[in-house]
Amino acid sequence: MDKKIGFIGCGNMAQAMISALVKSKLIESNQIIASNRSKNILEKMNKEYGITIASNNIEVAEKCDIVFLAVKPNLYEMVMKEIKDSVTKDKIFVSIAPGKTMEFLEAHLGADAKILRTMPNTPSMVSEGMTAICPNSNIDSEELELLIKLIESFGAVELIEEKLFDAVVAVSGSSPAYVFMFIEAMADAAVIQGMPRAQAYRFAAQAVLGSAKMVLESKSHPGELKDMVCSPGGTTIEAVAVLEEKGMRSAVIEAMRKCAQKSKGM
Ligand SMILES: NC(=O)C1=CN([C@@H]2O[C@H](COP(=O)(O)OP(=O)(O)OC[C@H]3O[C@@H](n4cnc5c(N)ncnc54)[C@H](O)[C@@H]3O)[C@@H](O)[C@H]2O)C=CC1
Ligand SMILES: O=C(O)[C@@H]1CCC=N1
Repeated sequence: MDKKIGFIGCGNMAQAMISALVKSKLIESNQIIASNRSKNILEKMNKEYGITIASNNIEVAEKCDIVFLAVKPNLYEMVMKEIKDSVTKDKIFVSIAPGKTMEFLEAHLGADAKILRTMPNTPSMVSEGMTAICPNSNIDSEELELLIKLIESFGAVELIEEKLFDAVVAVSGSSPAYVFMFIEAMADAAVIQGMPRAQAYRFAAQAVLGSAKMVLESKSHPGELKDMVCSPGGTTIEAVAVLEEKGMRSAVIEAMRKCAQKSKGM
């Protein structure tokens, strides 16, 4: 792929995507150009991955064919105003922010701008991300195919309707944080029982990884897979009963409702 890929903002999410892109060898690292308010991150990324450092956002927008807007949502308006004059008929802008609708993006980049709304997540760093995508009507099928190929370097990609974006933020964009909390809690419990912490993280994380692969590959209902672990009168059902009594499921549902609600208002 001979395109130049730009990142305006080079924080947690951009770094995860750049790491996956470079590892995928889909493009040369010097085809990646990034700008960032604090320059030390750029120097680190240049040293670690060989990406090109831009002196400002406009340079990224001018030089790149595909531009990821990777700043916080509250900065989108300012940044889009800054780069508006760099919009051309072939340049593609990729939003990764919650709450910034296609209508909002087109209002600032222009109705003719080629825009892809996405919701990635940080497991992209190890190429096991999940990215939801929604193109506007200015992106043709060939461009969409190229974008999917590029974003597949982060992990799985799924086309969704824009109306589901707030739900996707809750179930995918933000959900790695809930899983990290679960892994941390399981490891703490193992430490209480005397297991060295590093070992506890390995056991807890592998249990989550393996369980997730079972859901994805077996196509079985998660409840069925849970029942397969719960031997009658055994150990697992004791833990499951406490999790039900403490309201684990309703806590997750309420947390994600709040998350989606916040996304709507971003
Ligand atoms: N962190 C995550 O797991 C995910 C984040 N996102 C979205 O990605 C975007 C970036 O999020 P993070 O990477 O987590 O934030 P971050 O705060 O880690 O990175 C943002 C970067 O933008 C830089 N920045 C600030 N103002 C700037 C400007 N005017 N021009 C250029 N760079 C500027 C900051 O120095 C910072 O390095 C946000 O819209 C967020 O909602 C989406 C999915 C997942
Ligand atoms: O917490 C946030 O707002 C960002 C968007 C999804 C994950 N992190």
